[in-house]
Amino acid sequence: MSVTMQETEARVKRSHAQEAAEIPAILRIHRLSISFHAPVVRAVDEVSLEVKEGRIVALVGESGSGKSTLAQAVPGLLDPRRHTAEGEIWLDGTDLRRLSARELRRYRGSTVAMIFQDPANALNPVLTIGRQLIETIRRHRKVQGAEAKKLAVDQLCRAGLPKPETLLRKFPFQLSGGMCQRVMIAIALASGAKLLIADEPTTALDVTVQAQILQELDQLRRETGMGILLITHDLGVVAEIADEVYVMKGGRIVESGHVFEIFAHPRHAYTRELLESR
Ligand SMILES: Nc1ncnc2c1ncn2[C@@H]1O[C@H](COP(=O)(O)OP(=O)(O)OP(=O)(O)O)[C@@H](O)[C@H]1O
Ligand code: NI
Repeated sequence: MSVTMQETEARVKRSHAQEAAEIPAILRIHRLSISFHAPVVRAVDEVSLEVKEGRIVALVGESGSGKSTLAQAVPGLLDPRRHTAEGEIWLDGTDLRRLSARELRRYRGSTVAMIFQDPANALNPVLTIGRQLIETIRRHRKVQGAEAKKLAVDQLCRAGLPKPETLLRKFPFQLSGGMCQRVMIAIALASGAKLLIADEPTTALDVTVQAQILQELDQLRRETGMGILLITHDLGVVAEIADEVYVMKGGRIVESGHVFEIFAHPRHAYTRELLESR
């Protein structure tokens, strides 16, 4: 019996579709638009996107296509005086666009966590790693003292950091970039976030550390069921760990789908260009 390529592909597509329908979405963005006032630019233009439990969704596109703006809009990090937004951002069943600034702060760092390109700047330079991590644990887990410290040590281990006891007493400047990024991941874990938004989390790190951090993220989403929205310029990274890909250009999503389908059959000319240029 011979099975044609088309039949195989059709079957793969069906099983993806079936699987996708069964996994609940943590993040569902519906027709989100964001315009900055000065200079006037529609940085995000009617974008719809979904991140499911335990999935890594990659957002790719050229510089200035609106990736970071979209990423920052989710946890409400954009300055409200400088932009206008329309559309819906559903996180774990709540439309974040309808929350007050105060309610949004509560979501930030509990349901959604974010890591950035420059992890050293994301940490508070004058507080020890222990203070920053234990503070997060106290706030989200309602535990104190020795118990909070034990959880802090656990999260540092899970984020792949050696000698966590010693690390707790250190300040951010005493750590390498890769270690700072792991501390940020430990803080995200400690907060119990269901969604992690990672905006070029490894761009500033050297190649071996990049690979380790990505492996760490890959393992964590399996263990915790955390959904990850990963912004990257690196299509090699996308091929390696992403499940779905959204391609952004000029504020719009020009193409999206399962990573295998996008790589095997890019439909949009821009996606083909991206794949060829790597
Ligand atoms: N605070 C701001 N005020 C005005 N315009 C902004 C602001 N932030 C971003 N922009 C504009 O919005 C558009 C999208 O920028 P954004 O940083 O989201 O792109 P990006 O895809 O993340 O790019 P990169 O890959 O270089 O990080 C650009 O035209 C940018 O100049
Ligand atoms: Ni960006």
